[in-house]
Amino acid sequence: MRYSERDALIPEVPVPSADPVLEATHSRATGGAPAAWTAPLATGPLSARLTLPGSKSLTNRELVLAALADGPSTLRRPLHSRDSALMIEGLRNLGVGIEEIPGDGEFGPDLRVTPGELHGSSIDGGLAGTVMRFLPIVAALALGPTSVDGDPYARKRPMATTIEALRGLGIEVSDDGRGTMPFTLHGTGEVAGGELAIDASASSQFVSGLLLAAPRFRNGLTLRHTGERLPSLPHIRMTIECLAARGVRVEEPEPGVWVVAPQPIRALDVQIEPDLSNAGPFLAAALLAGGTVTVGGWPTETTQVGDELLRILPRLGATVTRDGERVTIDGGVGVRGGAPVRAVDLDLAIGGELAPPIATLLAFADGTSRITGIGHLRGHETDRLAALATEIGRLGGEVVEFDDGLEIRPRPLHGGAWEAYADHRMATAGALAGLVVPEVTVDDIGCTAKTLPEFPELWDRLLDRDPHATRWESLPL
Ligand SMILES: O=C(O)C1=C[C@@H](OP(=O)(O)O)[C@@H](O)[C@H](O)C1
Ligand SMILES: C=C(OP(=O)(O)O)C(=O)O
Repeated sequence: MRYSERDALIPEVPVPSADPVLEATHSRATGGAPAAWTAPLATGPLSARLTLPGSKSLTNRELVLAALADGPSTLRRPLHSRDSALMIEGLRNLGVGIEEIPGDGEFGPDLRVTPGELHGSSIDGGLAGTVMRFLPIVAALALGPTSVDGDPYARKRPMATTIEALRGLGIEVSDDGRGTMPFTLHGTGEVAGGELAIDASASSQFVSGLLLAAPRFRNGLTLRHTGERLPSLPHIRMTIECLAARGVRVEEPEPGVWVVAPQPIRALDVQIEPDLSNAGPFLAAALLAGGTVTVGGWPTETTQVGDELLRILPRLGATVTRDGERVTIDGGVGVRGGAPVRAVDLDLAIGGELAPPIATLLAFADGTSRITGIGHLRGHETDRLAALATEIGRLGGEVVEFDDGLEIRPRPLHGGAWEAYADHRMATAGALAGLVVPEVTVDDIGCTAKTLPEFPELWDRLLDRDPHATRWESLPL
């Protein structure tokens, strides 16, 4: 692993390669008993500089597009995590060549992807929405049956729209009619495409999965979303931009309709941006513990919804400054220094994946807050509305669930066991609470390997205090 001069003071963390990550995290995700992790308490204001590994959403889109492209592609500074490892494994099973090549990233090698003739196989979706919703559409282009399954909880995540979309495209699917994994699709080696109507109100990933493969359908695709709401619009924009970078234009004649003509997907040498959604708990930490957190490599233009943190966190009381690709969040003196987080009403429909750290922050606010537009989080890695209400409640907080959101009523919090439900964002939310509440233990910090295997090391790095920062007494909350 290399560090640039800028980061020379930051200690090294071990870099896992893709396959060991898959192996190391599989037992945890499938029932192995992980040891509880005691969240480190901040003993004073933070003064941290960090860089973060590649974006899950960009890495897994670029892997799929590279697999369907007209020649070999290179992914530079990709994410190496369980979700990307599952995507790689699934694509390899279908006949795609993927090899690690040396790169200049801090967090692991680059990837060279060589398209191959696609054949039916098996897909392990793990708990990864992108794998579960993107790869079956790729497998529809393959010849032969492909079985699709995942972790125990992933069998509860909504898949009916993918299954019905496959049928709508003329692909036979064997399933048990519950609209979830497992199922088997029977690829015939080509997809005719044409017109298709789907209800993507449970996840934007249904739209993205279809658009990514649509240029390879014989007649392209005219896709219409028929549901009342469509979450995570920036993720659909990301899909459209990734396609555009490979020469594929997606027409949008009206909201909720996308038209893709049949055409080649160009091979590309692409650099993956750092994962800005994974920056969430690190940036939020500045508001709780006080002090500053600087994240390097923040893109000046991006489709990642994590960029919204730079507009959301100031509403909660943070100051944001930018210096080129460095973003600094100043949280002032933090909650124990007497400056609580400001209560807000937030519609997070565009970026539900940001909700866990924000809801946790708001448990320390100066009044009641509401987060709305996030009903679809019940179909995420776990029912995140229930999980946040339960776990914040377990520490003495009060969170009321309603259909599409949460009302967070701050109360004095105490230590306790925080359950992650195998959900990386629940695990990091527990770490965040434990930054200022003594003795919070997270049952399964290892599940952060889903998108950020380095989380525990990076969290320690966050707490590596600047020796010149003023030490202050910790006050009871
Ligand atoms: O396409 C993607 O990469 C994602 C889309 C979103 O899914 P939903 O629309 O299901 O929320 C997001 O929450 C998820 O983390 C990643
Ligand atoms: C919802 C998420 O993931 P997935 O890609 O598995 O849907 C997430 O990372 O917050």
